Order: sequence, then structure tokens, then C-alpha cells
Amino acid sequence: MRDIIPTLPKERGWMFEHLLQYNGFWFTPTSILDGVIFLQHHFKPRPTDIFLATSPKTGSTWFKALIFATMNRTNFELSNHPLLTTGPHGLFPFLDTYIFQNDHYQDSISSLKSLPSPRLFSTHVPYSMFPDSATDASSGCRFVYICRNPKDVFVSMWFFVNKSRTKEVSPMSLEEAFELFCRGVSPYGPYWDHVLGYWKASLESPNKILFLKYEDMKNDPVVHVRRLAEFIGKPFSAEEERNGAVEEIIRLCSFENLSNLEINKNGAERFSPEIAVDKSNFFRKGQVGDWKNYLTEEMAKRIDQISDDKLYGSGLKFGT
Ligand SMILES: Nc1ncnc2c1ncn2[C@@H]1O[C@H](COP(=O)(O)OS(=O)(=O)O)[C@@H](OP(=O)(O)O)[C@H]1O
Repeated sequence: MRDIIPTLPKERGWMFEHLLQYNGFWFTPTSILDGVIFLQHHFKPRPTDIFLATSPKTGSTWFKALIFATMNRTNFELSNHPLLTTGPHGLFPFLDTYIFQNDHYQDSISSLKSLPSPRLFSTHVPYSMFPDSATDASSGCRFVYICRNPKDVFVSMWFFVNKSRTKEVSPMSLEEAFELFCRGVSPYGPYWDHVLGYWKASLESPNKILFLKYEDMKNDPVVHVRRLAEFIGKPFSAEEERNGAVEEIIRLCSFENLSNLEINKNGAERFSPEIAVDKSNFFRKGQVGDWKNYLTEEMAKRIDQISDDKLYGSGLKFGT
């Protein structure tokens, strides 16, 4: 499979020199692309697997914390919760770079096999690129997908790459990045196609894919954490509700709490030999509508127009 890499369409990268287009989406060579190809051809899903799927900068860090804290809430006291010492990205495996936590494919396969069920994974991989054995209605695997307003996603991504990019990549102006994003050339982009893949699948199989919006979680976290808990098969009991368990999880995973923990302020998260990101870069502002501080009226209109065109007839509207 790797033989095809030199033949793939190539564009300017955001964090690394290039992005390569594979199966209609743009990926970073070689780390991410290798991981995606591994997933397509070697990953064996289990019916109990749960995937937290996101496009980059849509709230992955936040939802990693939320889903882990919800799923494991009876296993830990708040005072010794893993989130206080591990940080959201270390809680459960990121599937896209899983092969780099191990020496080669065979080790990754064995190590995936040894994980206890139910396995929880995070991923940025588009829905269409998952093996059929995971996406078939009969497979049992479930996906939680997070969508965010593309204007905030773009601004978040631009700040992130300007802090995290490697030395060989020259700084990218907001305008240059904007052009690439609008053309769909962004990590795991086109953003709109990524969202629509999961959206359409969630309409076809609502019991298989829970489609959530960053903005809705911000507006009414209690309702959405309850939905998340029900979807992963861990609904809050009446007693937990009375004891404020939902609110406790929301507080634990809040931007204010997580961004102020020592574990999230210092050091780097290493995803692969090439990709290491300062942990603090995963926390910027955590707000809805920050795009207003960076995009001109014309830029906002252009993204809105693309969204109108792409989402036309889908029934999906981005949060604002
Ligand atoms: N706890 C919490 N609550 C709300 N928002 C949060 C939280 N943690 C991180 N963030 C904000 O999410 C943005 C980063 O997105 P991701 O976590 O998807 O990034 S990544 O894909 O893992 O690189 C980025 O958004 P911006 O602030 O708009 O840049 C982070 O600040």
C-alpha cells in the first residue's frame, strides 16, 4: 500500500511540509497516512468498540475527557482521577497513530487484541475510510462524533499549527491558511466532507452514531452529557442525578479546570516519531464564536456560503 504514496496528489502542509490526498481526504505523510492505511487494512473491530470521532479542532480534547469520565465514573474518586495526572490525550488510544506506539504492524495488532472490552478509541479518520466490519449496521461498533462551526474550527486550527508546526514549514498567514481550508486542503479535510460522512451515517443509523455539536455541549452540557452516557450504555441512575454526578463530570472536564492542571500545562504529547505537541496547545480559549475576532466579514461570508452549498439538503446546520 505504501507504494502508492509517491503517486498521491500533494499540497502545502499546515504542520508538516505536505498534505497528501488519499481516498478524497488530506493527510499528513507519513505518520498519519500510515496509521490510516493500517486502520483500513489491519484493524479488527469488536462489537463492543466505541470510537470518539472528530475532525481536528472540534473539541476532541474536551470530549476525550468527558467520555472517559462518564464511562469510568464508578471506578475513580475525584481526588485521584486519572485526568488529574494523565491529561485527556493519554486516557485511551488515538487509533490514527496507534502503530507508532508499537514497533510495527504485528505488534500493534497483538496489542490491540490485548485491550480489554469495551475498547474506547479516539480517531480523526473519516467515516468512509473505516473498514466495513466497523461501519456495517450489524457490526455493533458505536461512534460518537463531534461537529463544530467551521469558522471556529479554522481559527482554532490556524493558531494551533502556528504554535505546533515543524521547523521545515514556514509560517502560514491567516489568509493563506484560509484559502487552503476553503479549498478543503486541511488535515483530514475537506472539513465539510468529514462532517457530512458522519452526519449521513447518523441519520441512517442513529443507534450507531451519536452526532453532537460543540456549541450544544457548551449551551447545555447537562442534557448532552446525559445523552452521551445513555449512548455508551452507562445512563445516570436517579441516585447519581440526585448526587450531582453529571455536574461533577462537567466541572472536572471544563476548560477552566483542565487548562489549569499542571499535567496539561507542561511537556509534550508524542503521537508518533514526527508528531509531538506541547500539551498547553490543546487549550486556547474554548469559546464559541471566537472567529469574530479574526475573520473579516468577507471571510465569514465565504465560509458560510461553502457551508450552505455543501450542507444543502442534508438537514444539518452548524451551531453558532
Ligand atoms: N475542556 C474544554 N472545553 C471546551 N473547549 C475545549 C476544552 N479543551 C480544549 N478545548 C478547545 O478545543 C479546541 C481544540 O480542539 P481539539 O481538542 O479537537 O484539538 S485536537 O484535534 O485534539 O488537536 C480548542 O479550541 P479554541 O480555543 O477555539 O482554539 C481548545 O481550546
